[in-house]
Amino acid sequence: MSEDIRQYLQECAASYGIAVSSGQAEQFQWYMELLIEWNQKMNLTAITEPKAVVVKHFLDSILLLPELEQGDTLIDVGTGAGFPGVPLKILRPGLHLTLLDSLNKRLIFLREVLDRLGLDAQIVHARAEEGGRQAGLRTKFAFATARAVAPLNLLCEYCLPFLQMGGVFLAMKGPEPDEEVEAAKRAVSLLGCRLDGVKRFTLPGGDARSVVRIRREKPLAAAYPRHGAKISKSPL
Ligand SMILES: C[S@@+](CC[C@H](N)C(=O)[O-])C[C@H]1O[C@@H](n2cnc3c(N)ncnc32)[C@H](O)[C@@H]1O
Repeated sequence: MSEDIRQYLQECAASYGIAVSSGQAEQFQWYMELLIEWNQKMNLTAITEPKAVVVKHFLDSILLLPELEQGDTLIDVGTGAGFPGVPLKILRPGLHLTLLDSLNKRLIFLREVLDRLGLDAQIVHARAEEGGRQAGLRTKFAFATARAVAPLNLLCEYCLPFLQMGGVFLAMKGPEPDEEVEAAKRAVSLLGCRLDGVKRFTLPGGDARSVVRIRREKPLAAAYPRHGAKISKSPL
């Protein structure tokens, strides 16, 4: 077994006003063990030191928690090893969570994590821009999230098609999101949405983070999302 991170996690979360029960701390402990174990056979994360996993993966992910209610629908786009979707599901088990990634081997890892932690989520193996055209996913979600997937102007075309009317995209970004936000303004508008503010956080240890909120206020035009090559060659 790796280092016991349960108490450290509970203390870090408490300092941000987030309560983590002993059962939930146990789930995070299992998640970390699996992450470190599977990371030896596949590339899941460069962060493997237990306390760094707590801060840079778990705590970073759960800073979105105040946005979410039990029963909300959320799609985590480009979820990779499950961030931020799985930590949010641990603390809001009533979330209807969908985890989407284009890389199947990461989804096999996530299936194992969900089974071991006793959590239920839909797993979708697709590129985001393909998922955004599928009837069961297009404009079906109250929330979309993405961390470390693409620059915001491209990310908007990947993620905003999933939002229902009034739905919110929470884009997790670094300390200086302003340039990316500026460059994404046209995409936000063409995709029927509006910028709804930027929240800033500091993680224990001092790293700064931001969350860009974008909300759907108009229906999604049939033309979007375009094919992947077009999105990256000529961003909106
Ligand atoms: C750097 S990882 C970040 C993973 C996770 N969100 C995190 O913060 O740890 C980027 C992930 O996005 C996925 N990805 C990149 N572009 C994608 C796309 N167009 N559709 C679906 N997944 C994509 C990759 O397969 C990878 O798992």
